Amino acid sequence: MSDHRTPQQDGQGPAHRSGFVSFVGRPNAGKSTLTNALVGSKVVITSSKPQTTRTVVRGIVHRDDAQLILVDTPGLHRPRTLLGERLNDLVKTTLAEVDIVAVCFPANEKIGPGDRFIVKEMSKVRRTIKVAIATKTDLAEPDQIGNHLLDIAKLGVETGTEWAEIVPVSAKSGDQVTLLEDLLVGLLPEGPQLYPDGDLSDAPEEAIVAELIREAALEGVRDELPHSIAVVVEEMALREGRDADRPLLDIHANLYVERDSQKGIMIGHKGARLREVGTAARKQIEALLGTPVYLDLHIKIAKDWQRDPRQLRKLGF
Ligand SMILES: Nc1nc2c(ncn2[C@@H]2O[C@H](COP(=O)(O)OP(=O)(O)OP(=O)(O)O)[C@@H](O)[C@H]2O)c(=O)[nH]1
Repeated sequence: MSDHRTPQQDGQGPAHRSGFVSFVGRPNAGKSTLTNALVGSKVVITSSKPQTTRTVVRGIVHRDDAQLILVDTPGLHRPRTLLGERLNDLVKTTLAEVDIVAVCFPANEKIGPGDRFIVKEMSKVRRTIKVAIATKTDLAEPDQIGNHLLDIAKLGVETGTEWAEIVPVSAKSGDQVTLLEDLLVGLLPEGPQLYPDGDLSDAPEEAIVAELIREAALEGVRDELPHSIAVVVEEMALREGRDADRPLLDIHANLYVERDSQKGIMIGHKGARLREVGTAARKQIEALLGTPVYLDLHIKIAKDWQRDPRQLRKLGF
């Protein structure tokens, strides 16, 4: 681009804004669902199990006047395993690099020690603008929401955090999502478009596909399995020799669990569960990529992978 002047400098209206926003909050606070609601396409894994977001995936909101790049960080939490420590490092690095950190506080739950911990950690990152979001307002009564907003304001005072905005939203019903978008855009610095039109996420397609498979695998597993599942897409390519109007995408993926017993649960009786997971994942991938998919999914055991640095590297952490 040879002309770097913004529209405002041309005297034609408000300047273009662009920048990065990171949603933080305790596990299950609704960060991924909100990212999806803002971006309008399914690029971020969501699940009713806590702590399922392991990779930083960005969603991008394109507007004529702004580009809002959403960085979805893993749940900030006190480290327990090696994996936890890496997540926290990732979170802190991310927070210092973004323009806005938005903390999500579910309106249907009281503010607790977990939220306090997060806000305290966040207050150490001085430069970044802080926004508070009361999420899941569809699950709370108006009175409860009012008190929740007061508690958020109080937490700000206690921790020396200045909230640029405190916004109640429901990503499920869509209530106030557009308002939130406008407020976030208003807080961004002036800047040019950073990504091409139409980009939804800069996560490689393999990473998104791996997350969709992991999401399908987590569905219906009621115990502690979520922390023990990792998915690696080994190969993804269009099948050769097909007509251009009848493409088929071959995907070979491995789903790693930590123990034999977990492998059994994943496979299910006569392989029934694995087939269900494969079908569900395939439908999601087809919907996202718009191409018929052949998904070849294998379960493997990577013993205690969460505690082993070499395995963690291999699995992409
Ligand atoms: N009713 C309702 N449920 C919501 C809303 N937002 C999220 N949820 C649900 O809350 C659960 C957690 O949502 P996520 O978006 O995965 O939460 P997260 O903060 O990204 O979770 P982690 O990845 O564990 O940190 C899911 O079951 C969502 O469907 C909302 O606005 N209303």
